[in-house]
Amino acid sequence: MSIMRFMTNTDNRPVTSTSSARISYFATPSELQEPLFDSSGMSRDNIRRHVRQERNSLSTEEQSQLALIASRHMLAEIQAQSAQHVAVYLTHDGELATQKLIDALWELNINVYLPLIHPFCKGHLLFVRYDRDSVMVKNQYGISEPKLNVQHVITVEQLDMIITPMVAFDEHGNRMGMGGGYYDRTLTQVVNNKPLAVGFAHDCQEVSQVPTDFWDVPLPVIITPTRRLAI
Ligand SMILES: Nc1nc2c(c(=O)[nH]1)N(C=O)[C@@H](CNc1ccc(C(=O)N[C@@H](CCC(=O)O)C(=O)O)cc1)CN2
Ligand SMILES: Nc1ncnc2c1ncn2[C@@H]1O[C@H](COP(=O)(O)OP(=O)(O)OP(=O)(O)O)[C@@H](O)[C@H]1O
Repeated sequence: MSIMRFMTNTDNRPVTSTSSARISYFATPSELQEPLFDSSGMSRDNIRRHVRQERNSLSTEEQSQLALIASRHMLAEIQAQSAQHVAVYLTHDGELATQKLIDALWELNINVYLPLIHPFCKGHLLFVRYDRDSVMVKNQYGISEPKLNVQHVITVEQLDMIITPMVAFDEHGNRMGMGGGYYDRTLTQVVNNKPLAVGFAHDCQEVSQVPTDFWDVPLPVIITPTRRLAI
């Protein structure tokens, strides 16, 4: 997999930007698609429902092309960080697909981990090593996860990067997930960006503002098929 150079161009952003986010465009702004979805006044549930519908309406072909482009950017990020232990997720419900990225990481001998819903500690995740021959089981949401083997568990502080799934995000790095608070609880364990939490999502998942609560931890970096946001 080749690594694309980041193209930086902050001119002509098609939406009003009020944040201090540094945005690198992988695509030129004219190639950026839709205007930003105005989520002001909407409840978390309504935003979640709207964005889940949007990302699920992408065709299989679009999904796979966008995932390939975004995976190249994410791989460049991982290599720039010299990350050796990277938590990824397995695609669910129209999320930006990760299998091509996982294949590239395996090829490069970078250790891959997946979230596993903690069997006793409600609302918490464990991260477990994922190899080509891992035995997989489905969790309560129908998402495959490696069968729990304590020898394959890594602590959050031992990870270098957590590629974080999300439903919606905004330009301030605020994220909203599927509603379980699993990643919120994980991200409270991050100290000085170790591990670095990097959001990975389709452009159509950006909204004007994600309503936040005290437990929400903003993401320092978000990668989409067209952009890299550094907050
Ligand atoms: N790919 C992926 N894996 C992940 C997450 C994720 O967001 N994406 N998670 C991030 O936290 C955790 C799982 N959290 C999830 C929370 C809710 C649903 C879900 O589909 N909920 C249904 C309702 C199901 C029910 O009520 O039992 C729904 O909203 O339709 C899925 C995953 C761990 N693994
Ligand atoms: N750090 C935390 N400590 C305690 N409870 C939390 C924490 N984070 C989230 N929660 C609880 O989890 C519930 C779900 O949170 P929220 O809707 O923000 O999840 P989410 O961001 O959509 O999901 P996820 O983080 O799994 O992707 C909240 O109602 C809250 O009570």
